[in-house]
Amino acid sequence: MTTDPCAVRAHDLGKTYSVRGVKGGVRALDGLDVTVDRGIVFGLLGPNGAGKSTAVKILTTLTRPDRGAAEIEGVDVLRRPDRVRRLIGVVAQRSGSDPRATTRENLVLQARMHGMSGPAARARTTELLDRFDLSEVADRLVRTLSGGTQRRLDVALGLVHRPAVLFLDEPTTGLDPEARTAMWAEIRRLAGRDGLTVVLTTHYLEEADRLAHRLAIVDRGRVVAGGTPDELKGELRGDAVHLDLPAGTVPAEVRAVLEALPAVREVRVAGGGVSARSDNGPAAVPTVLAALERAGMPAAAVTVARPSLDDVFLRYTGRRYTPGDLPGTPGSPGTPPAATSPVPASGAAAGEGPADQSTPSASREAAR
Ligand SMILES: Nc1ncnc2c1ncn2[C@@H]1O[C@H](COP(=O)(O)OP(=O)(O)OP(=O)(O)O)[C@@H](O)[C@H]1O
Repeated sequence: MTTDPCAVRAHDLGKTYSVRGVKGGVRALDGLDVTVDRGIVFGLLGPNGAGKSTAVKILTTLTRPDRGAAEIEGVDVLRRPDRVRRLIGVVAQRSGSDPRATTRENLVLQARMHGMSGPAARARTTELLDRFDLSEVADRLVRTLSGGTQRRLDVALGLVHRPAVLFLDEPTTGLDPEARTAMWAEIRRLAGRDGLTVVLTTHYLEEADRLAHRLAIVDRGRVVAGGTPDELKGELRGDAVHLDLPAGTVPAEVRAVLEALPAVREVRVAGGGVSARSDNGPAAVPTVLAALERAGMPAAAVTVARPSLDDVFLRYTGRRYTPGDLPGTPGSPGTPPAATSPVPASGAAAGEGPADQSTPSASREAAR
């Protein structure tokens, strides 16, 4: 695509899954473009079904697009998947470690699967146990470890072969707040001290805001906005004013009242309430509330906030992040039948699994 390779480049990726009973299939990607510079944490942020996992599956050689092109460190993902696999580490949504093996056995086996000799595998294991603060649990079975410690091991497994780019798919889903904060610090260190490029997919607005140097907001298979979190939020002038409405109030009627007020602009119906922007949110609130009282539609609650990524999402998609967009929420729009599976349900070329797939317990002996 260009002569100056960056860490990751995807151009015009398109992919439609064939799904029985769905005419024309399910379009997962619709012209996705992404460029990731080296040595940063890059966030792919979007709700369930936005297409993040499909993009990552293509970039990590797990599946092929219908159209478009992709490169990792200048290497063509479609033509040279074997070379790409040596350049990348993948930490999938589901842990790739063997719960019935010890921490050390998992790491040694992973290193052996990457072709390291016994002594080299053991040396790399010692290095990673130390680097990820896993030495104390080196000889414990993985299934006895806490969720946060297991996740640290997953990251260590993804780094055994010293990749240039690490893909982390929803790395903190299911972790408690303390473990999540620790994982954030770890990810920052990877890109900072270790100079790795980290591509992170996340549903969490706060995670993307706090962790990613740059972001691509993905919706319906394409990038709708990109930049640093501050750039994206900076595009939104002023404060967000959000009104919760009592049952029975028609949001469209509230919107009409607000649209007549010079104190607010960009009025939208979203998330069961009505949102608007204002150059001075606190000053606009009394005017807004009084106008609604006069119209016989008092608000149930009002919130004024500095711009957040939630507002950025709203601006570019016309929707708020709702519970239906959060991980694990049943019935969220477009939730894929097998979206969390690290193994593609369709479209993957045979034998193209990534080099760091789960550790088969049958071959555990090799780790010893
Ligand atoms: N194997 C598959 N077969 C059929 N449809 C699929 C498959 N995988 C994903 N899809 C569909 O493709 C669209 C994009 O899904 P994808 O998993 O890439 O999104 P996502 O943003 O990663 O969401 P999530 O965070 O829930 O994994 C969704 O509509 C989903 O239903």
